[in-house]
Amino acid sequence: MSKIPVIEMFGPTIQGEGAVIGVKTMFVRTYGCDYRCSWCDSAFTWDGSAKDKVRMLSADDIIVELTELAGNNFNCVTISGGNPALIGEGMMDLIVKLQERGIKVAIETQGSKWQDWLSRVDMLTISPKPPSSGMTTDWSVLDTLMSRIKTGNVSSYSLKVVVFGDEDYEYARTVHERYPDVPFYLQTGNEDVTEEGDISCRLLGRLEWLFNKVIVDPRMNNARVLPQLHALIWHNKRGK
Ligand SMILES: C[S@@+](CC[C@H](N)C(=O)[O-])C[C@H]1O[C@@H](n2cnc3c(N)ncnc32)[C@H](O)[C@@H]1O
Ligand SMILES: Nc1nc2[nH]cc(C(=O)O)c2c(=O)[nH]1
Ligand code: SF4
Ligand SMILES: [Mg+2]
Repeated sequence: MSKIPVIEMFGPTIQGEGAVIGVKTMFVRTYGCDYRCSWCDSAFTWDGSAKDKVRMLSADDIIVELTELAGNNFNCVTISGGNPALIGEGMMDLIVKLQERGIKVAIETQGSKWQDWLSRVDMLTISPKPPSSGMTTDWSVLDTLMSRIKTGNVSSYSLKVVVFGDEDYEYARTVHERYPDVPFYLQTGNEDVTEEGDISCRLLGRLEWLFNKVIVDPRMNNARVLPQLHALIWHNKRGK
């Protein structure tokens, strides 16, 4: 079976973002991304700074390590990155083996690439990137991916857009209106992912700003607004 490039595994922790916020989960973070978001809080997955920490692991290796970390103290694994959707068949193997053990699988991806195994996951988060990231959305790729998700009967999926400013907010509206039937989450941006110490005041200020945008906006009547909950508690600490 083909192997998966893993940069870190951690947990149990609490899912801090999106539709499954608050759920106890392990994290598996894959290496490599096809994007280069200006504000990426996990840039070590692609900027080369942690290249020497990458390990090529099989599904069985990963399950053994998760069990060493947490015993049976979890029933959810979140696979993030980087972009886990860059990885092919090794990922199908991991998902199936986790599910055979009664473990739910959540995925975080930006929606730039389809993989057949995406339709097998229990909780799929698609997070297209707003203008402040410096990335450009290929709408035809995203349209195809969203329709594959729909026809693939994915058990639970949602869209999540990080918002740093007014231009990002406009972009978020565009995404929500393009896929109106898909549960939609707005997430506050963390403008400084290197700041040490307590950043909760700064993040809560951004959350209040985003609340106020949504409160007066009838086009966001079906959206949900969330912070990165883990960043409020653990700030910029890695592996939380
Ligand atoms: C590090 S990414 C990895 C998964 C995938 N590449 C993606 O972007 O969806 C995980 C989530 O963190 C979000 N994120 C990254 N940097 C952030 C920041 N500075 N502030 C808020 N959210 C951020 C991304 O938008 C994404 O929803
Ligand atoms: N607690 C916690 N929740 C998260 N939700 C998405 C994360 C990610 O980096 O993909 C993340 C993370 O890194 N930590
Ligand atoms: S797509 Fe995700 S991992 Fe890749 S650079 Fe953007 S936020 Fe970071
Ligand atoms: Mg994170």
